[in-house]
Amino acid sequence: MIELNRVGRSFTVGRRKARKTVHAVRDLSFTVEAGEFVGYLGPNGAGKSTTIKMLTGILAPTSGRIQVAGLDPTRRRMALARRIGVVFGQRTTLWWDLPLKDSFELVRHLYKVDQIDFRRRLAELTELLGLAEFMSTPVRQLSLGQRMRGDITAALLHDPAVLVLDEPTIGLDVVSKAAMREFLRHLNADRGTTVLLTTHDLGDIEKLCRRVMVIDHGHLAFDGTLDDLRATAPDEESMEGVVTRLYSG
Ligand SMILES: Nc1ncnc2c1ncn2[C@@H]1O[C@H](COP(=O)(O)OP(=O)(O)OP(=O)(O)O)[C@@H](O)[C@H]1O
Repeated sequence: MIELNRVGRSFTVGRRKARKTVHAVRDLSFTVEAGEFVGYLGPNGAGKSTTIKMLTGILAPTSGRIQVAGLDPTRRRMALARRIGVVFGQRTTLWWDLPLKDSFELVRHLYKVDQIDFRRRLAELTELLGLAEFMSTPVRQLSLGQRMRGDITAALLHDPAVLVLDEPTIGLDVVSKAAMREFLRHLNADRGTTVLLTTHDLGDIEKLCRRVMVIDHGHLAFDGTLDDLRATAPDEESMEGVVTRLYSG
């Protein structure tokens, strides 16, 4: 479903003599099969967001090849948009001044979702995510947790085969976080949606991901099961300890 083959992405920063090249992602290769739920971890600045931007066609790679749902994201960005859902926890894709339901209606138009499918899916997501009481509230008046549920709904209205999540539980309280995790677990297990999850919350990883990839300085530093990850530092009691060891090389 997702395939990266020796992908690199660099940026030129600074001016004149201070000019230098930042290699955000270097020679990165991995495959995510349909139906997998994969955690994508890495310290700040490791290259996670750059990878996600390349997967969704926002950024073009400077080298290598990417395929998502059989499409090259940069060349087929519009076609890919119909097969992929993306949620950036730190930003909203909803319309700030519009009631939630109007934002969803706009998403329906943009993605050309059939009216009957749209109604069915929206009813299901509204029920699963407990959105009914906020439907008429402008997005700017929603709490972070409510807004996040709205963003997830918007990303799923066109029933994408792949969902890419960048820190979807950031800032959520323990109850909202548990509800969000349960929803994502259901989405993957029952609907078979492929999920790639980026987070700094290791609870998300432990509760949801069978497989974990760790990126560090743009390189893939680890790719294996959660048990394989624990086995990299068997004397560490917590996942924080295991991951800290991995991040510090
Ligand atoms: N548009 C850009 N221009 C210049 N440098 C960039 C740009 N985007 C990212 N970088 C650099 O690329 C590297 C990787 O950044 P990226 O945002 O992918 O990291 P990240 O793993 O998502 O980090 P975080 O966990 O802090 O969000 C960093 O050194 C960053 O400064």
